[in-house]
Amino acid sequence: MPAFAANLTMMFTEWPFLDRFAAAADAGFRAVEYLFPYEHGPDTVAQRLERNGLTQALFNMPPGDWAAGERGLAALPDRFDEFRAAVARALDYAGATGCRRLHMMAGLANSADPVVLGAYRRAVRHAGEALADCGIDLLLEPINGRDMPGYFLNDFGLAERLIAEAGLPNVRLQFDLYHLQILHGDVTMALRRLMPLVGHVQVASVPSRNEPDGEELNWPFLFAELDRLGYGGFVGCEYRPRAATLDGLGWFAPYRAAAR
Ligand SMILES: O=C(O)C(=O)[C@@H](O)CO
Ligand SMILES: [Mg+2]
Repeated sequence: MPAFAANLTMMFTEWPFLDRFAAAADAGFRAVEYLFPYEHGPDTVAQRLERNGLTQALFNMPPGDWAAGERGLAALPDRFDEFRAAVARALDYAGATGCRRLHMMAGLANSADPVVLGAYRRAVRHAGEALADCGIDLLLEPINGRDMPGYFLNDFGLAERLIAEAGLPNVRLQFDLYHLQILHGDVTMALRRLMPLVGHVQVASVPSRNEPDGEELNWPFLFAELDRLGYGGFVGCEYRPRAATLDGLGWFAPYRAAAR
């Protein structure tokens, strides 16, 4: 039975951020993820987790100036010093919250440019080694170009090659089924082939990025497939509810009952 993590950036937005932890726990989730915790101190976030009996599944390293449109620093050749500071900051939060996985956003850059590719490889090595020292996995996530035009890591094959090249056991694939289906299709076969690399899974309906309960993909089959493949990590619910978050949790009911 998959271990679902509520994504508190997209779900439970009816509540202020710090109150989403209790809302997710009350709805039956045992784990959470979100894009960024940095508006709140690490201890404040850790308290919310502990108070609500939640595990922190994942969050992202600081991405540069998000409001100005930046989407990560790793592939930006002139930003390495800032990137290093971002890794250190993320590790502070991971230490406080007990989080074992960090997603490194690549940034908007052309992956065909050798200078950009070199910067990204350097970032993977630096972050991979720094996180390994703390027993934390570094996650690389391909993101489709419709949602994030110009994003460096927009191909699962490229991610696979970069992970193989890094040769570090803690550098792993963040397999977001929503992005995979938009980029390549053939989700089940990709899951079967890439499972040895997968460190985190995320889900949302395609193409609407709503509850995983219909549209292009057969969700009960895919959740069972994760079990058949022996996936023991978290499944992040990175979707925008169609209406109120609680009203859209029908898909979760069979899994919630089993999780208790
Ligand atoms: O967009 C996604 O998909 C993510 O997982 C985010 O962490 C990156 O924006
Ligand atoms: Mg994702």
